[in-house]
Amino acid sequence: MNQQRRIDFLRFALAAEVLRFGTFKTKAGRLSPYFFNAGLFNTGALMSKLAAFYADTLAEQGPEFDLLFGPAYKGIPLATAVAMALAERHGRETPFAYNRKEAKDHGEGGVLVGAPLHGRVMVIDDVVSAGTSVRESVALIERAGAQLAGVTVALDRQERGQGALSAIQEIEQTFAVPVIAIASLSDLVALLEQEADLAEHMPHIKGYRDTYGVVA
Ligand SMILES: O=P(O)(O)OC[C@H]1O[C@H](OP(=O)(O)OP(=O)(O)O)[C@H](O)[C@@H]1O
Ligand SMILES: O=C(O)c1cc(=O)[nH]c(=O)[nH]1
Repeated sequence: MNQQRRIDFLRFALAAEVLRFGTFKTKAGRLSPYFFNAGLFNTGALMSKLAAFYADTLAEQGPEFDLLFGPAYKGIPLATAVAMALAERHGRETPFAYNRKEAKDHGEGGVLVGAPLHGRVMVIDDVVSAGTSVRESVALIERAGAQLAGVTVALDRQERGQGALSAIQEIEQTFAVPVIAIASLSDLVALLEQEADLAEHMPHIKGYRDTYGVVA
């Protein structure tokens, strides 16, 4: 694991204001002192840099895979950009595919777009919250006769899911695949410890982690 890349990624997300401190409600209804809004990686330069973080993390830590899959909607530009970064930075020509949220009933029709879904599939998304999006992706992948190889996200919030495990740990157990994250809440805590300017956020982050966090 590349600790410097993890910290660099969090600094990049903070500078782009994708990662913010404040009070935010998560999909699970928790009041979080921080939030990661990947939709704010919204320029070519930001997306290119983001994709480089994903591609380098995948090249270093990822299992073998044949194809990237980006769940609609935010996963679509992510999978596209990561496939480009894998080709440009790592010489890996990687097919990619994505889904439509609503099936198209004319032209080529259906919900799947891009390369044919077969072989070992790496899902590329921004965050896993309750794991719903990953489960929907797995259903599509298996229906097409392909297999899930793993999931790659930008930030692992390391929060409990339904039980004592995090949603990410639940996915790893249920599907027996790795979930890779560019950075995690533990890395954010490490960054707050280094940066005097950010230290004021630490008590809120630690309080939240004590309430909702899993043991990393
Ligand atoms: O683990 P989950 O509980 O599914 O939450 C995470 C998912 O939620 C968001 O997508 P969303 O379905 O909101 O759609 P979007 O990509 O269109 O924003 C996000 O991009 C993930 O795909
Ligand atoms: O849990 C969520 O809903 C959530 C958290 C977060 O940091 N970013 C996001 O897009 N969703």
